[in-house]
Amino acid sequence: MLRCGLLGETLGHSYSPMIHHELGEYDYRLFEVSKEDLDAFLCSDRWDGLNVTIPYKKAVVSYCAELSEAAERLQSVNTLIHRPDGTLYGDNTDLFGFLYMVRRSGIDPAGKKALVLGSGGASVTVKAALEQLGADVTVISRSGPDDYDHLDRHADAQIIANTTPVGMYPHNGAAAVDLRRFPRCEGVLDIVYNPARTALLLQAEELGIPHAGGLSMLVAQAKRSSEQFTGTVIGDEALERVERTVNHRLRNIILIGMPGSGKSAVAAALGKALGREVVEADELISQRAGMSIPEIFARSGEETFRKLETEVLAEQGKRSGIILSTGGGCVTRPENYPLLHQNGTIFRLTRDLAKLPTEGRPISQATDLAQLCARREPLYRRFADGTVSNDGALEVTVQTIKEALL
Ligand SMILES: Nc1ncnc2c1ncn2[C@@H]1O[C@H](COP(=O)(O)OP(=O)(O)OP(=O)(O)O)[C@@H](O)[C@H]1O
Ligand SMILES: O=C(O)C1=C[C@@H](O)[C@@H](O)[C@H](O)C1
Ligand SMILES: [Mg+2]
Repeated sequence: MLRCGLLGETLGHSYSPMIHHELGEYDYRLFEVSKEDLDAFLCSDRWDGLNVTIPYKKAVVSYCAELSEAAERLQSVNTLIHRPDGTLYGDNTDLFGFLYMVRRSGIDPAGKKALVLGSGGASVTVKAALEQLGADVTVISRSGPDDYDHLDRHADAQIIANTTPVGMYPHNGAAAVDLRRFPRCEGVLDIVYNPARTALLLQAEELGIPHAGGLSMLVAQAKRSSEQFTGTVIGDEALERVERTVNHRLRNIILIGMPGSGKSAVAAALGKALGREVVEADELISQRAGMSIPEIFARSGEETFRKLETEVLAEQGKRSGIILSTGGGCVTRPENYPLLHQNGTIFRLTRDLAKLPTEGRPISQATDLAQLCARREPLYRRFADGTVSNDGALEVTVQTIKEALL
């Protein structure tokens, strides 16, 4: 079996093993190697093919007996092949990956003014790709004339490409720039892939600007690398298939709906059917407060409950692959939407009002359910990616959600 893997310093975040598992029949491991051990590792025969990531893409260049044209030009290697004669060949498949990401996004940089945020390793590749596609590129970095304090000079930018780690897990929610400063912006590209929708992309979505995240780039660069590991060409149709598979596996499934509409029951059944972890937001809130939900309402009031709820949703929303059963009122706070939406597909459950239990549910007891439902209806609709009736058997609801995920 070919021994491949990803070389870097800290790799816990990487989706590469999952992607390569979908692409080919070889062993793919994470090689976390410190700077002191890099030389010994590269010269060892512990591997046949590698992807290289931060902070080693430049450091490995000097080890290569031969470089591809792209690796030579960018002086950055993300694919290393151990050749039979013992020498190393280096390629840069990130360039192909980013070009694919742009193509797939439908955003056309030709003849447009583009800002590349960040001047680290990935910036060079993204700049080269955008220039290859005909854009006029300015790199924004933390120092120099085009820094973040002088963005007004570039208010006419039409394409924004983020290559910084701002907003990347676990620092979700941050964005390198506020897109409202670029009224002519018509395309936003963020190479970060975790979360699926960074704060920058969520803002682009809100402003109606076409946008794309980094997963398609990650999959495309992996495909190109995989072809070189094995010497076998992989059809382009694999790109969308693998992206879909990874997306499907990592996406959170979020359930919202009226108190008692069945979120907890459906989440538990769905968790069993899909073999996924189920998280009950209310349980975490009550653990955090050290008392039950009715007690929080009685002692500290709804405001305190909502604040705790937002904290819990911020923590859970940035996770991947979970099923999250929320409290019925989470939609009353607009700031909860990006927390749930960044990595999740949000399903709203509906159930006959007459069937909704009110026991242990302070809001349902204090209000007329029909009025509550009328008030909440537009809020649920605003949050939901899809609405699923839970009026039939639980299994039917579960099946409907499973099908909607495909
Ligand atoms: N499809 C269904 N068929 C029969 N009973 C159901 C169905 N869905 C939910 N129930 C029942 O309805 C009750 C309320 O469901 P559940 O506690 O899951 O709602 P919830 O939306 O999580 O409520 P809350 O907002 O208070 O957390 C439970 O007794 C549950 O077993
Ligand atoms: O996070 C990852 O798994 C990777 C990121 C990029 O640096 C890629 O160039 C690398 O091949 C894999
Ligand atoms: Mg519940």
